[in-house]
Amino acid sequence: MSAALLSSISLVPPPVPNGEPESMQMPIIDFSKLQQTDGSRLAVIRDVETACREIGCFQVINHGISKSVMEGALSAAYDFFELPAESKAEFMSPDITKPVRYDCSNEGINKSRSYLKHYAHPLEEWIKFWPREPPTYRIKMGQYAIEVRRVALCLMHAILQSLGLGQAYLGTKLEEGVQLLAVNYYPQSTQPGVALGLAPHSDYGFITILLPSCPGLEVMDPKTKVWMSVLQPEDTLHVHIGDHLEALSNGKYRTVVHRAVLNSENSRVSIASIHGLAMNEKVRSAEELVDEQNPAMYKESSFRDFLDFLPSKEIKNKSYIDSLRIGTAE
Ligand SMILES: O=C(O)CCC(=O)C(=O)O
Ligand SMILES: [Fe+2]
Repeated sequence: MSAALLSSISLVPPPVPNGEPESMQMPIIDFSKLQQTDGSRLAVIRDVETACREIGCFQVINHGISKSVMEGALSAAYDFFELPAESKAEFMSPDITKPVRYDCSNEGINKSRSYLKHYAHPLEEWIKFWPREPPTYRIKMGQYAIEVRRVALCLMHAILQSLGLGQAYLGTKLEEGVQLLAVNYYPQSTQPGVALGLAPHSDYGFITILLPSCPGLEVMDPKTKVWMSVLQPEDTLHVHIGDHLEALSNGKYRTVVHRAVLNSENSRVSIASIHGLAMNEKVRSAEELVDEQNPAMYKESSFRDFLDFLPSKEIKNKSYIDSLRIGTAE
């Protein structure tokens, strides 16, 4: 991360001695080894378990998504946000259940973020609602959506195995699950002091796979509570754990608190692909991870429950995962 960007970062708790937020190298998971049936897969499953338990994030190499597909999706995202305001306005709506939603209001956690959110699976059901402009948006984003979902499914099966539940634990429920793309745009930071793009939050689903155009993601170290800027080598995908995986794992794996800061050298786009169970499918702590010493710590909930929770979030002044914790006041 450049010195110019660092000097413009606000709200970064305890600076490390040289005054810069620490950069964090994520655990690396070699996706190609998850396709093998020998001991290499088991070794990677152990790495997944350690990464999920200790930090809640990892990065994936050898995932098989080509550079051109990743670059195509990022350029389609840039081109959408470059459109005149009137073209984007047709997707603005206060209704959070809309299949496609654009927001540039910078309200709530969206400090300087504009976003386009849309569902992506099953693609044939949703793509007809996606923007027609820029003309290549549907094809480029659609290609990426299919490929990143393939990676996500394989990772979610690996994560279930790493929890000792077995990779087939949820049967066909993962395949039937929701895929939501959050396509984000952050302006270049021009004014010192205005540096937060997206305020701290966690994502609702099982996992999020993030593809950014340049640095800006920060995750909170769960042990020290210090913000760490995420280093993401070229061609890797960043993965983090969401609220519903914390609930399913009965707290063995914890949802990742993260935020985005503005980049001083470039405007930035990122594509967050969020994967969870189907809209009305309840997630609960796995019985296999619950016993007398480890009672169930989370109420059951679905994606629909999350959408219902969102409008009241500011009033309740608590996060979704906090609202699921058993024993915490409503
Ligand atoms: O842009 C980023 O780095 C983070 C995006 C994010 O957290 C989200 O879309 O939920
Ligand atoms: Fe997020």
